[in-house]
Amino acid sequence: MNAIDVRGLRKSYRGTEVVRGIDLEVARGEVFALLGPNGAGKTTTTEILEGHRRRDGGDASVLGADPATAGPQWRARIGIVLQDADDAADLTVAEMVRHIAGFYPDPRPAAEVIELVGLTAKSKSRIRSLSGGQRRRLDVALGIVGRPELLFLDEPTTGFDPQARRQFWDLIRELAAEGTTILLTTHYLEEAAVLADRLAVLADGRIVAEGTPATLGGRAAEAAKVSWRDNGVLRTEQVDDPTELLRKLVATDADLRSLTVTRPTLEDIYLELIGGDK
Ligand SMILES: Nc1ncnc2c1ncn2[C@@H]1O[C@H](COP(=O)(O)OP(=O)(O)OP(=O)(O)O)[C@@H](O)[C@H]1O
Repeated sequence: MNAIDVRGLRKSYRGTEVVRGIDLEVARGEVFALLGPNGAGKTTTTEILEGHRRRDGGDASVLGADPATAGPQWRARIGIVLQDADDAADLTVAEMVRHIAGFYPDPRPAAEVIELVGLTAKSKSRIRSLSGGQRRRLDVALGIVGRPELLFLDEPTTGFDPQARRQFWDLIRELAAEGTTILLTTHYLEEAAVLADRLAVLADGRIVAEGTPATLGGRAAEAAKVSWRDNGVLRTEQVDDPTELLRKLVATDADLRSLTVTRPTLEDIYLELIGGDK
């Protein structure tokens, strides 16, 4: 059974349909990324799957239950990191993590979670004194303290510095290695490319492309661009498979110190896919 199974999902706000028939399957243990421009419907879709929002149409099964009617036992099996979590600003980091841990049957020890998100030095600090990035780390800690089978991460690394982002990626890989299923929304294409087994691009309430980071939107089939210098002159060729050209170049006395072979990045493909909406 898949962790998430969605068919024909629909949602309108005041007569305007913002989720317009989405099908989605996320296998157990998979890291799945939802990409798409602002307003595409990512958060709405995620909130429906978390049981925080009612859908207007379609079927949804999350960990085998309908999120619209599932109860507290189901809720204890999922973890949620919201875009804007509510504050309990007077508590310390450790108090807050312990407080949330109390809602779960088999939580991780608070100190372990705080260490995992790199907040040990801030453990006794009040939440209101945290920086934006530290606050997000705390949100992640609260999302994982209950050892969720399925973790929802809505733009989890917004405001992270580059080092914190990389530490967070390591944490996600650890959770994935432990078997946690993860549904991630992000605006960082590199993040999706690094973390996701599969991803889908949403635009205007519909899925416009789905695949792996390597194949999305026909990426693997795009021509490779080979560049090198020939007697000081920059030469470039587009080829499907660069192997033969490279053999030929090696056999000549071309200067290959500046050789590059590139394909469109995930970001190039993404921008092409959502081009109509920009
Ligand atoms: N509570 C609401 N009431 C009315 N309209 C809403 C509500 N929440 C979202 N919308 C609208 O629904 C559309 C989809 O919003 P949603 O937050 O799902 O997009 P998103 O893809 O998550 O965007 P972002 O990348 O900016 O977070 C937007 O046009 C938004 O204005």
